[in-house]
Amino acid sequence: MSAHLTYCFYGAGSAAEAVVKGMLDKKIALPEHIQMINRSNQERLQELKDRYNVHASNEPELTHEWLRTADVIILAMKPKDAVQALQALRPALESQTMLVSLIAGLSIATIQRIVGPSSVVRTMPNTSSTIGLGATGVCYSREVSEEQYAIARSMLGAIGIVTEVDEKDMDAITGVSGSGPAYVYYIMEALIEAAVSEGLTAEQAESLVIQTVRGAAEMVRITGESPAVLRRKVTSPGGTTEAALKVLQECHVNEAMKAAVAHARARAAEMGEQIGSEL
Ligand SMILES: NC(=O)C1=CN([C@@H]2O[C@H](COP(=O)(O)OP(=O)(O)OC[C@H]3O[C@@H](n4cnc5c(N)ncnc54)[C@H](O)[C@@H]3O)[C@@H](O)[C@H]2O)C=CC1
Ligand SMILES: O=C(O)[C@@H]1CCC=N1
Repeated sequence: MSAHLTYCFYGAGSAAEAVVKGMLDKKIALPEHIQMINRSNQERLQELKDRYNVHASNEPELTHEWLRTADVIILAMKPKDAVQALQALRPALESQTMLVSLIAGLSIATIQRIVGPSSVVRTMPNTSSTIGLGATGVCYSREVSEEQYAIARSMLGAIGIVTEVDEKDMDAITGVSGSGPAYVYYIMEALIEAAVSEGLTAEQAESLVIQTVRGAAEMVRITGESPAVLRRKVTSPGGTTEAALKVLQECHVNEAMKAAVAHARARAAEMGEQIGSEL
């Protein structure tokens, strides 16, 4: 259904690459139907061409043409660059084009204040989209047609699971699953460090920790049991896990996680407000 469409990635960093890789792996688009634009880094453009066989450029005449003719434009620049990029996009934007924004904090209303009434899909994917295991939150502007909705669903569905939310919840999604992979990596780093300080080699520590995290996530998914139930099954009364969890509780890890997510959510809102205040 969407195989013939052209997707123009406006911004060619890690978020754009994660989505492109996921889409190509699932054959949602052919490489020749994917265009990637960045501001100035030629080396990066060449890397993307070599890696995925997609079109990639920052040459103004060509990229203007891409933005004018694409069926879907994916906004994938940093929030601080969004106003300038959207202002540059405005004259090229055709009424039937759908905008899919990956930008943290940026509201549909702010996008439309700059480019006018248009079909906008506001999403928050994460970098696990690279391997088709993304967790994406999404909401839609009222201009999005049924056909565009189906295109967005197929594109986002190709990179992982998709959760539709009210726009007011997008900043929370950003704090939970958008930034979430970094929290898991942070815990993995800490566990690897702990293993090494207990005398294991770095290689031993890494492979044990990777498999432990992978196995724990798969256990939740495959058994359908909650993390709390599975945690209790690991925790023999008076045993080692109990001793360790007591320390985590004393260190208020639970509260720290809540505060971390709340700060990420607040930062997303703040970045959105900053963009709005530039207008
Ligand atoms: N990195 C992540 O895990 C995730 C990032 N996001 C969002 O994706 C967006 C991009 O993030 P990253 O990929 O991490 O950033 P990045 O810094 O890796 O990439 C940004 C890209 O935008 C390009 N760019 C900036 N201004 C431009 C302009 N005027 N014209 C053309 N290209 C322009 C840059 O050249 C670069 O290719 C952010 O808004 C972020 O909130 C969303 C979900 C996950
Ligand atoms: O750190 C950030 O701002 C972006 C949004 C979610 C993940 N990375």
